[in-house]
Amino acid sequence: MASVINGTEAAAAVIEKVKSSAQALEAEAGVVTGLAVVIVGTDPASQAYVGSKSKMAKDCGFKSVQHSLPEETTQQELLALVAQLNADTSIHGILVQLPLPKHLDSEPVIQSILPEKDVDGLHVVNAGKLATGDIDTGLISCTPAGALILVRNVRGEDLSGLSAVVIGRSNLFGKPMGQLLLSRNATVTMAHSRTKDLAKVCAGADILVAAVGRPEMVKGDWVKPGATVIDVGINRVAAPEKGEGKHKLVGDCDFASCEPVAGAITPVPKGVGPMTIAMLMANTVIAAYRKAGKTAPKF
Ligand SMILES: Nc1nc(=O)c2c([nH]1)NC[C@@H]1CN(c3ccc(C(=O)N[C@@H](CCC(=O)O)C(=O)O)cc3)C=[N+]21
Repeated sequence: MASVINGTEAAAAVIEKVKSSAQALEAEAGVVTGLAVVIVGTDPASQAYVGSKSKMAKDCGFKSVQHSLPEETTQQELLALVAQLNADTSIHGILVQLPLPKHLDSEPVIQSILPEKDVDGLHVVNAGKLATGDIDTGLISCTPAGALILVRNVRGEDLSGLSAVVIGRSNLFGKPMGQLLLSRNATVTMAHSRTKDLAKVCAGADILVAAVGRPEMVKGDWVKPGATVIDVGINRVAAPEKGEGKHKLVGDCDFASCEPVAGAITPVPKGVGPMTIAMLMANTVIAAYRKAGKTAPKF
């Protein structure tokens, strides 16, 4: 039986540190940490995430601004808003909610954010710093940064001698997660949709991280006994047992079969999800400290 990792509790601990750091920065340097969240269009799930990010920012004592742009916003208009936020000295972090509507090209938008304000860690400068082993001067993508804290809480700071398998190779999660685990000395395998014998590869993992986007794909017999299982998937699926037309959230791991085998496992919801928002706040206060020329807190 695995211990179930409490992501809500771990996120609350991060948020407490963010709050006290933001307070100290305001007291010592007169700087109020500022976060701008940009959302284009009306996707209800995206609206909900953005709302909770803005609310959390306020709870942390930040200046929090939300820019909700209409679906028909042009590439040029979006780039102009980012340029305005880049120039705004009261804003330390800029997050453009993804995915953008289909007629917009997200890559030039992300790359137009100043690297020091890129709290999503997606700018090539930040991605490149992480890839070259500099984990101290850039900004690291929120979900992998949060997932690593959960791993450290279970396995400690040094992962020497442990094998880690990350399923998924996206720029937003899989690649930075693999690099973070490597920075802690784990032996890392990056698996993906073309990997042969995925179940067998996973079965060797002391740390198994699933970010495939397929509901409950990872089964208990893929899990090494005692492994730390981090489930990054958030899939909304039909839940007829809760009533007609009802839905529930499930991860990329089949919790029922993985939990008895794993040593520790994150649930969905209340696992990695809350850590993502907490690390967004952490990155924003880190950016504000650096802008003020002060040593940033470590998380
Ligand atoms: N530029 C950008 N950066 C992102 O980091 C980003 C994004 N775009 N677009 C959308 C995804 C999604 N995302 C989540 C954050 C928190 C929860 C979260 O807290 N989930 C709760 C459950 C929420 C629910 O009930 O729906 C949980 O897992 O317990 C989920 C998903 C950040 N994203």
